[in-house]
Amino acid sequence: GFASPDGAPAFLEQYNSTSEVKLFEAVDAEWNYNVNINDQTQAASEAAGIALSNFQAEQAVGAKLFEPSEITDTNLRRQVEKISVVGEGALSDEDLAALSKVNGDMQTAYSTATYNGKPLDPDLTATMASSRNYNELRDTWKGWRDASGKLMREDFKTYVDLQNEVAVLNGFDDMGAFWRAAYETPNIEQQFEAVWQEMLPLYEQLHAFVRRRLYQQYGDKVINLKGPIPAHLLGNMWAQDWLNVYNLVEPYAGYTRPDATAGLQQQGWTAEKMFHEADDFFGNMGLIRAPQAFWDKTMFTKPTDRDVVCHASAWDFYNRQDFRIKMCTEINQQDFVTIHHELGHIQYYLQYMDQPTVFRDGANPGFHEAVGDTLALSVGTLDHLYKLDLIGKPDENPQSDINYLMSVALDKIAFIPFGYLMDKWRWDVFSGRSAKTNLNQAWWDYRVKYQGVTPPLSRTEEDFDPGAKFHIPNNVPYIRYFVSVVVQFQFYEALCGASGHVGDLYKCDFNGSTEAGKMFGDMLKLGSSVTWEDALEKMTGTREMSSASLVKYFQPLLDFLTEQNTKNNEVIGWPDYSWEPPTNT
Ligand SMILES: O=C(CCC(O)(O)[C@H](Cc1ccccc1)NC(=O)c1ccccc1)N[C@@H](Cc1ccccc1)C(=O)O
Ligand SMILES: [Zn+2]
Repeated sequence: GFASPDGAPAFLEQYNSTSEVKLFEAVDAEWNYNVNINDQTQAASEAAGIALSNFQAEQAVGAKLFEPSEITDTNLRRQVEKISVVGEGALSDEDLAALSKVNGDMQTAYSTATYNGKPLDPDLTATMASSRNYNELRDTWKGWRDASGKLMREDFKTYVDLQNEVAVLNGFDDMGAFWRAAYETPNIEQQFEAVWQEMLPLYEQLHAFVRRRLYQQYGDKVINLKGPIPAHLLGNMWAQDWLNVYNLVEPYAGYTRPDATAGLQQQGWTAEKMFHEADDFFGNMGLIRAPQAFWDKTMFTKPTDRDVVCHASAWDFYNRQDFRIKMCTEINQQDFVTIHHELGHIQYYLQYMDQPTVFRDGANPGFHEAVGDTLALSVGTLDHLYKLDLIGKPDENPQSDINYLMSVALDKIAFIPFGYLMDKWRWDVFSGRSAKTNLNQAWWDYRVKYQGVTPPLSRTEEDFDPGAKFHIPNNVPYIRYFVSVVVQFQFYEALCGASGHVGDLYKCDFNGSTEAGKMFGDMLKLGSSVTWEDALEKMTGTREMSSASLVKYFQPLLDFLTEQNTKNNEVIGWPDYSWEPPTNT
């Protein structure tokens, strides 16, 4: 027999008050580990995580006493259904301890790895961004993978088995299915594939244009104009965005260079100033400014006296007053954009903080990733960077506009296949579609197929290259960033409309528009109390992820790329897909 639905409000009331305390304790212990990595803080964080998992498992038992269909209030019913999800606490104590330990060990291994005594942040990242020496880039690329991913291969296999055990105990086929359930959309994988196919032509044109410029820079021994691009030449450790090779691919030399890094450094901007400037952008739209506790407790820069997790993140302490960012900020445009990304998470926290705790989440994980990036599209416009005195007065001509669109494409378009393949690879590992004896080969098959990049050195199953990317050892799903690239242009177009913008979409700066701020805030307040389709419709009028806004934004660049590639008789794509660069250069 089920508990009477009349008991649901009391059950939810006790859940909300106790869960705030339990969540705070777990988040606080995890924060203390992230900002001070050692055996004690790692163990304390694992223990607090286990306690939270056990709390959620107990509460799920209580929630399951209700028959959801008997709860007529759909908001209450949705809360009960979310609390009914047991999660990791479904594991035996022994298996839960093992999963916590293997996660903790992989996280620590990643965040403390060094090559030649240098950490990823900021040293190896800076080398991959600025070096134009083929062999130096290759050695750094290999050195990081030997120091990070390679050492985690066996732990990762243990992680996969335990994660799948959690999934099965929660009624899913495997952990990939459990992760995808966050979207509450039955055919979500087909939707992902559909938007990927829509954006592929744009990616292929950019890939061909960039390959030609790298051919001119590095020569025909290491670049095949019909093949994939060596993965270490794109300015980023994972070739996931190509912003740092802008200078090699600039369409029109001598016109406005859309890069604020020089301005930030010459004007002596500090990390705090970058954060305050970004917070002002949210505030000037009528969105919520970060509270005092944020400024008191945030970690703005990398400490010199201890190990920390440098990969940026934004934290909700679930007490409606303590929200923090942890970031090893460098003074450059990419970090200025990342600050907006992280403050976007904080904005979502602030907007939904009065929701019941189970609704303090993005409408889907991609929405959470899209908030800050949507505003950053406005901040990064030439007019806005000029307003901030970070670049000179931009030229009003098509050449400068193409230069600008190229810089945005090197960030957003280049990213799309990487955002897609990271979880396609993991879904295949969880489902067993790719065998544990074939992890690295399966990874590179997708890297060639979707991204058109190839390793600078031959790889074996002794390597474990996925482990060299933060989200794999840190158990963070990734398709959220693919979703974010798509929906952030839908959000941007909607906010531009609300702000009264007319003319080219890519020139829209909705800075100061309280109409845009209200449109955004009204959607963010909902948290996960409604489905993402409902939230999207509220803001944009459509219930579907659609690449139409992105394609519309980049249309002038697509025309330019198609014209250039046709003129150069470029081969579009990488039909010589099995070509590999020589390893003895
Ligand atoms: O990983 C990040 C930014 C970090 C974060 O803000 O997404 C962070 C990742 C994280 C860290 C620790 C535990 C879990 C997730 N996510 C958050 O801080 C977060 C996640 C969900 C809700 C609220 C905050 N960006 C991705 C993709 C990306 C996004 C945007 C621009 C460039 C690149 C990357 O760097 O590969
Ligand atoms: Zn994020």
